[in-house]
Amino acid sequence: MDVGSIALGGMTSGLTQSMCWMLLTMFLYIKYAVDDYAAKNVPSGALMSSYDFIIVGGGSAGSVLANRLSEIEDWNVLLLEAGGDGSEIYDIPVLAANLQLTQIDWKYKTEPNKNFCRAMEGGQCNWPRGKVIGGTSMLNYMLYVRGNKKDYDTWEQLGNTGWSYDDVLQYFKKSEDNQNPLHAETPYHSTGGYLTVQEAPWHTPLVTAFIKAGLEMGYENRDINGKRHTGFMVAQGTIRHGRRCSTAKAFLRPIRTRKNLHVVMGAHVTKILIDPSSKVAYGVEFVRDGERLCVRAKKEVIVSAGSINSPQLLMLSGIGPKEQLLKHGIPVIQDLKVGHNLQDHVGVGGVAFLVNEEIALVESRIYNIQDMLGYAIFGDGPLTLLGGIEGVAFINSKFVNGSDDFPDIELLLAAGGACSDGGRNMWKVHGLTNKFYDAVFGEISNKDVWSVIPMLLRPKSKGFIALRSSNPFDYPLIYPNYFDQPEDMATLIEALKFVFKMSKTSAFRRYGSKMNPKPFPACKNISMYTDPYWECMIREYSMTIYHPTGTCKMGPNWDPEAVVDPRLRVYGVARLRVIDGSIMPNIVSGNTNAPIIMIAEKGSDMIKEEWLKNEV
Ligand SMILES: Cc1cc2nc3c(=O)[nH]c(=O)nc-3n(C[C@H](O)[C@H](O)[C@H](O)COP(=O)(O)OP(=O)(O)OC[C@H]3O[C@@H](n4cnc5c(N)ncnc54)[C@H](O)[C@@H]3O)c2cc1C
Repeated sequence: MDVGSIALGGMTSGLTQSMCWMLLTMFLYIKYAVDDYAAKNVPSGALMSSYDFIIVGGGSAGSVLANRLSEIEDWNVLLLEAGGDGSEIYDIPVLAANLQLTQIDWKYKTEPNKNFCRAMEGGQCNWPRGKVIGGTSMLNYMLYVRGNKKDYDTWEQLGNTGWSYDDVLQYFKKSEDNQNPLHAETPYHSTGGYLTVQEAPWHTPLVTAFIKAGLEMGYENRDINGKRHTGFMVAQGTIRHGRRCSTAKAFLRPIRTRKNLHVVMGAHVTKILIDPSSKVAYGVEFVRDGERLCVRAKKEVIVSAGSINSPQLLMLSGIGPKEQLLKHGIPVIQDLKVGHNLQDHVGVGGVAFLVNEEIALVESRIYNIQDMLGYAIFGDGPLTLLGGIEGVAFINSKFVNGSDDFPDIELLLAAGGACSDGGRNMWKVHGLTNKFYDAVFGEISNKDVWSVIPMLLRPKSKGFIALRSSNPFDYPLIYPNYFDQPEDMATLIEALKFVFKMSKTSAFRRYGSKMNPKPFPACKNISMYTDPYWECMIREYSMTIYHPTGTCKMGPNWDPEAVVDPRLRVYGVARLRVIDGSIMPNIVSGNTNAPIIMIAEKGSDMIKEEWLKNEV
C-alpha cells in the first residue's frame, strides 16, 4: 500500500480537505524535492568488491553505526538496507500510526494464541517494523525515554562489564541535542549531538489534566529521564522543528557527502558468509532488484537488522539452535540460543474516556488548511503531536516498593483513541476485527476522547522467534507468549485500575471524563470494572507497545543463553557482531529507541577501540 494514500487518507475526503492535502504536499515537495531524504542510494554497478565494515540494516542502530564508523576516513563502510529512502510525509508526527501497513512496514504478525489479541483478526497481533532507511525510528511514535538506571546496573550485574548506568550515560548524552534548557543544563542531558529531542510545540489541555491528575495521585511532575524515573511528564520526542527526527535524518543526512560510506537501499541480505572451518565471517550475500550479489568484509560484518530479522539472518547463516537449523536443512556453524529470550512490552488498548468539550484530537477537525499550513511553514500545531501521544508517566503497582524508584508500569496519554479517525484506519493498524470495532467504538466514532495505554515494564513472560523455513524471504514465526506468567496479568490489571481511578480525579472530572460505556463483546457477561473484567479487556485488546528485544542476548561466556559477548561479538564466530535491540539481556523499563541508539553509540566506540589499537 502506498504511504501517501494511507497516511493522508483522512485528509482526502471532501474538496477542501483535498485542497489542503495538495497544498501541504506541494509545500513539502518544493521544500525538499532537491535533496535525497537521508543518503544517496549507491547503484549496484558502483559497489566495491570489499569494504572494511558491512552493516546489515539501516535502522535505529545501523544509521548510528554507519555514521560513527565512517568518521574514520581510512575505513570504507557499506550500509545495506532492505527498504527504500525516507520522505518528508513520514515526518509528520501525528500521522505515525498511519505509516503502519504501508510499504515501509514489514507487517509482521504473531502466531495465534488464545491468551491474547483475541479481538484481532485471526487472533494475531500486528507487529510493525520499519522497512526503510531509518528503520523503525521512521515509523515509531518518537517518544524519547531511556529506562531506569537499575536496568543497566542489572545488565552489568549479569556479567556484562561496561554496561552499568554510569557507563552508558555518556552514550545517551553523546547523541543528544536536547532543546529544553531545563533538562539540558542537568548532568543527565546534553546539547550539540545529532539527535534532536524536544517537546511537541503544541498541546491539548488533556496533557495538563494528565499532569495534574498525577499530582492528585501523589506523583511528581519531573523529567523521567533525569535523576529519578517515577513521575509524570509532558513527553519529549525525537523531533526537530516539529517534524520527526529519525536516525536517518539525524545520523545519515548530515554525512551524505562522505566518500567512504556507501548506502545501498532495496538490498535484502539473505546470508552472512562464514568460513565453516575457521568460523570467520567474511562477507554477505544479498538480493537487489532480483539480482544476487556478494560483498566481502575486510574487518567485520555487523548485523543491525532488528530483534526479528537479526535472529532470522543469523539462523539462515548457520548460527542458532542446532535442532532448529537441522530441521530446516541449514548446516550448523555455531549452536547458540538465537531467537530465545524474546521480551516485549505488552499493554492494553481501547481504554477510552469521553469528554464534554472539543479538546481532543479528532481527525476530521485537525486536517484543515490552517493547521496544515501551520505545520508546513512553522512546524507547529496539532500535526506535531507524537503520534497523538502527549504525556508519559511511570508509576508503581502494589507489587513494587515505591521508594525504590523502579516503577513497573508506564502510562502513555493519547489525546484521542481508536475512534478518533472515524473508523478509517486505526482499527486496521491495531489488527482489530471490523465487528469488534463497530461494537465497541461505532457509537463514539469521531467523538472527543482521551485514552491511556498502560504497559508492563518488566514482563516475566518470555517468547521466541523461530524460522518458518530456510527461505530468507519467508517471515519468521513470532511467539511473544504474553501473560504466560500470571504476575504479568496481575500487574496490568493494577495498571488499568489506576487509570480508571485517574479518570475520576478533579483534573479529568473537569471535562466530564467518562469511560466508554460499551463493554467489549466477549466481556459483556462479566461485571464491569472488576478484576475479571479488566483481565478480559486485556486478553481481548492486548497491544504490543512495539518493543521486541533480547533475541540475540548479550551475556558473559558462562551464560548458556548468550549469543553475543559484552563487546557484542557473536560467540564462536570471529569478525561478526550484532548491534541493535536484540542484544538487550533484559528489556529496559521504558521505550526502546533511545536505548538502542545508545547501544549503537557504545558499540561503535568498542569497534573503534579494537581496530584502531591494532592499526597503530
Ligand atoms: C509503531 C511503533 C512505535 C514505536 N514507538 C516508539 C517510541 O515512541 N519511542 C521509542 O523509544 N521506541 C518506539 N518504538 C520502538 C523503537 O522504534 C524500536 O525499538 C527501534 O527503532 C528498533 O531499532 P533497531 O535498530 O533494533 O531495529 P530497526 O530500527 O527496526 O532496524 C532494522 C533495519 O534493518 C533492516 N533490515 C532487516 N532485515 C534486513 C535484511 N535482511 N537485509 C537488509 N536490511 C534489513 C530493516 O528494514 C530496518 O531498517 C516503536 C516501534 C514501533 C513499531
